Amino acid sequence: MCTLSQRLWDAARPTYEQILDHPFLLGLADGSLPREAFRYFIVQDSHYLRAYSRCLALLGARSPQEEPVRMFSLHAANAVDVERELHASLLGDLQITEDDVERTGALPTTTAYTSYLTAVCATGSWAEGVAAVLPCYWVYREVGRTLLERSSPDPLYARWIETYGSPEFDAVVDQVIAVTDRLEAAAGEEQRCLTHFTTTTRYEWMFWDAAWRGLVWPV
Ligand SMILES: Cc1ncc(C[n+]2csc(CCO)c2C)c(N)n1
Repeated sequence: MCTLSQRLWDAARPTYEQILDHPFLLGLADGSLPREAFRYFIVQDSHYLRAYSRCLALLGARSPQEEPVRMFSLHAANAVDVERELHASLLGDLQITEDDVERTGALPTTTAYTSYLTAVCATGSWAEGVAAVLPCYWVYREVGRTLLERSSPDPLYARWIETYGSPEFDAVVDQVIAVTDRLEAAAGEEQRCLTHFTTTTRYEWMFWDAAWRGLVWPV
């Protein structure tokens, strides 16, 4: 029988394939993505990362073994540091201030995605939490790798792509996949893991789609 991570990935593969075809990512790679869509994405990603780092910290605290405590705590700190740095430089280049980020707030898809992640990491089983956060790593690695091959004529977009297409990020993702493959999920729990993994993969698609469409609160 194949590994749990492989079963999760297989379940989400049709969604992942649609991610690669999304006009936001096609535009990122060929440089045609409107600045406004990228700006929307970076502002929302700042809000996303605030919640995501807390989810990783929660998973670290809830781990039954010692090694994942260390791993998720480091990743939580990294999500705050590295991404903050990336955002600080990108926010500057895009002429976005901290004030713009605060004023815009978390828009509908960001709110829905981070609420889902937080709920699963706080109240689901530990295995469910790991399955819910895994697409954030894995989808970004695959997208980073694919886009790196296509590259981008826009230096700003190229910089973003290089972060997730890097060998350092590759090693980080391998660690989380290894933790996933050591999970011992019973049949019912595995089904919930599959649901979380496919749901957060869908949210990854929706996150880019919201930026592409410029989705805002309807009321
Ligand atoms: C919507 C959205 N999804 C995933 C990531 C990628 N990501 C953010 S933090 C982290 C792990 C630790 O650094 C990863 C893989 C993102 N930036 N934005």
